[in-house]
Amino acid sequence: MTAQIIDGKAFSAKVRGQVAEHVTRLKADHGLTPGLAVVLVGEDPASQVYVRSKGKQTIEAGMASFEHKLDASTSEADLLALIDQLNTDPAVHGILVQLPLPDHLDEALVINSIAPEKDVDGFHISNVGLLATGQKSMVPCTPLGCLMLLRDQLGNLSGLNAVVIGRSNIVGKPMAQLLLRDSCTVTIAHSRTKDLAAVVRGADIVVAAVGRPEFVPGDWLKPGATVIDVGINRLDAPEKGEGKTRLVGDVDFASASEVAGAITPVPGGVGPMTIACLLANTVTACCRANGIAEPEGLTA
Ligand SMILES: NC(=O)C1=CN([C@@H]2O[C@H](COP(=O)(O)OP(=O)(O)OC[C@H]3O[C@@H](n4cnc5c(N)ncnc54)[C@H](OP(=O)(O)O)[C@@H]3O)[C@@H](O)[C@H]2O)C=CC1
Ligand SMILES: Nc1nc(=O)c2c([nH]1)NC[C@@H]1CN(c3ccc(C(=O)N[C@@H](CCC(=O)O)C(=O)O)cc3)C=[N+]21
Repeated sequence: MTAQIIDGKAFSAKVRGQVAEHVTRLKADHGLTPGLAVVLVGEDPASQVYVRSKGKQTIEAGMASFEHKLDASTSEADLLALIDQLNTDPAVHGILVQLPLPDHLDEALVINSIAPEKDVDGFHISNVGLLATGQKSMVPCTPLGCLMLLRDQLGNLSGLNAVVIGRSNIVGKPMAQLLLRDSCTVTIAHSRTKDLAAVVRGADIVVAAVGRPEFVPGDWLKPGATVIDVGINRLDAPEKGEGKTRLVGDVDFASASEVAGAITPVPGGVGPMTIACLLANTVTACCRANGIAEPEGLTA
């Protein structure tokens, strides 16, 4: 079997198009321009690439982009003061603090200082609790993007066996919550899971968020399974020239695409969906802040 390729790049363009339409309407009908503030502490090159790409796509969707680049040695007090300022700025509807933060900064403290209604990452403890209890919240972008792809691919997810590999607060746990809400039977696997191959073999849906290049081989998969590869791993690629690199996921694409029914590629799968969902969340936050009916189809 050769798997169908789930085109996250094309799907994300569709989502961004919908976002842009809502932005046009918010401007015309309400005089509002949704604004997204992105805070980057330090000079991690990968983070800089993402932040640049977020800023570009924010502007392309007609929204306002505010970028705050702080020195790696920025004190916690200074960072918290900036967040406080963004929390009260009416032009800012969404705030994203790029993770990971330098070691001297308390990640939980920083994230929980963002106003929950502006927390477009959905990482604030209030949003985590709201999602877990089935209430309206901001939903983390990467899991939301994965869910959109799965619903588009499979329609109703009810009763399907889903295995999420990884239990991080930013991907694995919220992904499991969303799948549970769509009535999947959810297993969360992690580094202590026994016989992961057997666990994965029972899954109709596999979401891999492990952070290990090409970790899941095709022979772990149930034939026909739908595979969502969240992993972003940069490997050296001397065959492409000196100093060149290539991106690979957490799934061994070559062998997995022989067994799976459908699979997301890396790049061009989940990554672009993450940014599209960030823009969608910013529009949602802008609507909620102004008592305007929020767009359907852009939230989970
Ligand atoms: N496409 C996108 O938009 C995004 C992509 N990513 C990518 O997704 C991947 C995961 O990110 P993130 O969740 O932040 O990563 P973390 O490092 O926070 O979590 C990785 C998880 O994988 C588990 N794990 C590690 N080794 C194994 C193993 N041998 N067997 C089973 N489970 C294992 C860990 O288990 P344990 O808890 O036991 O240690 C942990 O729960 C990365 O490649 C990251 O770059 C992340 C965010 C967004
Ligand atoms: N507060 C916070 N929120 C995040 O959502 C967040 C974060 N911190 N820290 C880092 C991770 C990672 N992440 C990605 C976003 C887009 C792509 C993406 O667009 N990837 C392209 C390729 C990009 C490339 O070529 O490097 C693709 O997969 O096609 C990847 C990864 C968001 N993250």
